[in-house]
Amino acid sequence: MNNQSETNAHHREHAPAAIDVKSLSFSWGSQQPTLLFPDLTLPQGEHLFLHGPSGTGKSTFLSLLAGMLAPGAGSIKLLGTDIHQLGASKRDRFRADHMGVIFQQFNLVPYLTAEANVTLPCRLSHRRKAATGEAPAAAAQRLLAALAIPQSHWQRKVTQLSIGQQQRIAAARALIGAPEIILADEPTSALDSDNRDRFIQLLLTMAEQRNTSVLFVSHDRSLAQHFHHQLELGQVAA
Ligand SMILES: Nc1ncnc2c1ncn2[C@@H]1O[C@H](COP(=O)(O)OP(=O)(O)OP(=O)(O)O)[C@@H](O)[C@H]1O
Repeated sequence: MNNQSETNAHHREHAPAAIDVKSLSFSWGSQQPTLLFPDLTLPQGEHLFLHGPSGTGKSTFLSLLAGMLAPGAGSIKLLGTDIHQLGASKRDRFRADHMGVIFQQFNLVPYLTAEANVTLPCRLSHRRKAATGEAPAAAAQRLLAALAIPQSHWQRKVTQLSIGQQQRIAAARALIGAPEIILADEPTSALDSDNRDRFIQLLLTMAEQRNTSVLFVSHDRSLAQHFHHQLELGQVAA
C-alpha cells in the first residue's frame, strides 16, 4: 500500500459514510403494505447497485434518500447528517449542495439549452459552483465533451436532442461541482445494451475521479458487474 492509499484508507475510516440507513420503513398509506428497507452503509467514493423486482420499492427508497419523502420509521444519514431532522429549506439546501439526482424521466428543463441545464446546480448552490474551480459554463462544456455530446449541440434546447443525449446531459448535471452523492433511478431503461454499458462506465469513471458515491437503481442485474457492491430489495411486511 503506498502512502496515498494509506491516507485514503485513513480518511475512509474516520469520515462519515456517504449513506447510512438504519431500520428504515415506509408505507404509501394505511391500506398499503409497509416497505421494509435493508440497513445500508456506503462509504464515500463507493458505488452500489440496487436491484429488485418491480414494485419492491426501489424508486421509493431513492425518494427517501433524496429527502423527498419522509420515512415511516428509521433513520437516513447522509455524510453524517440525519436529513429528515432538517427543516424543509435546509434539506433542500443539503440536496443542492451534496447530491446529484438522475431520474427516470431525466427532469431536464425543456426551455433551457443543454449547457444551461448542466450549470443549473451551480446556480442553486454556491458550494457546487465553487467546487468547479472554473466558470460553470467551462465546467459544463468539459463534462459535455467528456460525455461525447458534440459541441454543435451545447447551445440547443434539450428537447431537440435524442433520448441518449438527454440522459448524458442529466448525468453531466448530476456530476457538476462534484457532489458527494449521486442517486440514479433506472436512467438507462431507454437505451440498447451497448449504449447502456458505455453510459454506466462513463458515469462511474467520472464519479471515481471525483470520489463521488453512486447509488444506481435498476431491475437489470447484468449491470451489477460495474459496481463495488449490490443490494436487493424485496422484503415486504403485511
Ligand atoms: N405515489 C404513490 N402512491 C401510492 N403508492 C405508490 C406510489 N408510488 C409507488 N407506490 C407503491 O409502492 C410500491 C413500491 O413502488 P416503487 O415505485 O418504489 O417500486 P420500484 O421497485 O421502483 O418499481 P419499478 O421497478 O416498477 O419502478 C408499489 O407497490 C407501488 O404501487
